[in-house]
Amino acid sequence: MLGVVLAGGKGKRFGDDKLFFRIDGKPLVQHAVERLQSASFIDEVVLVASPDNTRKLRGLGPEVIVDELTIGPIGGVYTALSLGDAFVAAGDMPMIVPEFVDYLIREFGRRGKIVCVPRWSNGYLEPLHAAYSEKFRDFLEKQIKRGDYSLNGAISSADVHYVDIEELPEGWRESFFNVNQKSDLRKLTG
Ligand SMILES: Nc1nc2c(ncn2[C@@H]2O[C@H](COP(=O)(O)OP(=O)(O)OP(=O)(O)O)[C@@H](O)[C@H]2O)c(=O)[nH]1
Ligand SMILES: [Mg+2]
Repeated sequence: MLGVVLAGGKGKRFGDDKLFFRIDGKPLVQHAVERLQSASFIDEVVLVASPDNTRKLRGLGPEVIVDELTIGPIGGVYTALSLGDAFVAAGDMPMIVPEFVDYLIREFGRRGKIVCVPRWSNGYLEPLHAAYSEKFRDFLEKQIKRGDYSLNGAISSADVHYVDIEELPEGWRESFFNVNQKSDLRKLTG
């Protein structure tokens, strides 16, 4: 399956160079790319970037697709699905667990639903760590045209397979960790 790393955010909470902030000698976004590349069921990884980020990201290696919408993650997923089915992750997730990605891709294939998304017991979803069918793109398009940019809303209205996080190995939860502000970096080195 195609792996997609979203790299089109504003990084308002962190500062605009969030995805290029170096951790262990590598830009933050490179960690996400490499973690996805390590998953057995990921064939190729591409970056879906805002027009602003495109030029800088091209130096990293993976193909860069431009997200012309820049309306938030929903636009990134919409752009990604023009390439086919995809596992989508955020570029600010440096601790993605490849084994967990493989698990979700396997469940996506087995269940045959248009989205396979992790869910916490309080109902909170992890849509930037999920597998999507290209068929989900029509849902997104309709919703975006209505001016509704909620990715969670689109998922909730579709025929989805939810993976209950609390039933999985506890060690997989760090996969969702994402860097939103400078203080989050402390959790990485600790
Ligand atoms: N392609 C694309 N990716 C996006 C867009 N908005 C957010 N992202 C990405 O989605 C992921 C999650 O973003 P967040 O951490 O919620 O937000 P952010 O915009 O990076 O940062 P804040 O401005 O602080 O909220 C990151 O990898 C972003 O680069 C968008 O409009 N297009
Ligand atoms: Mg984030």
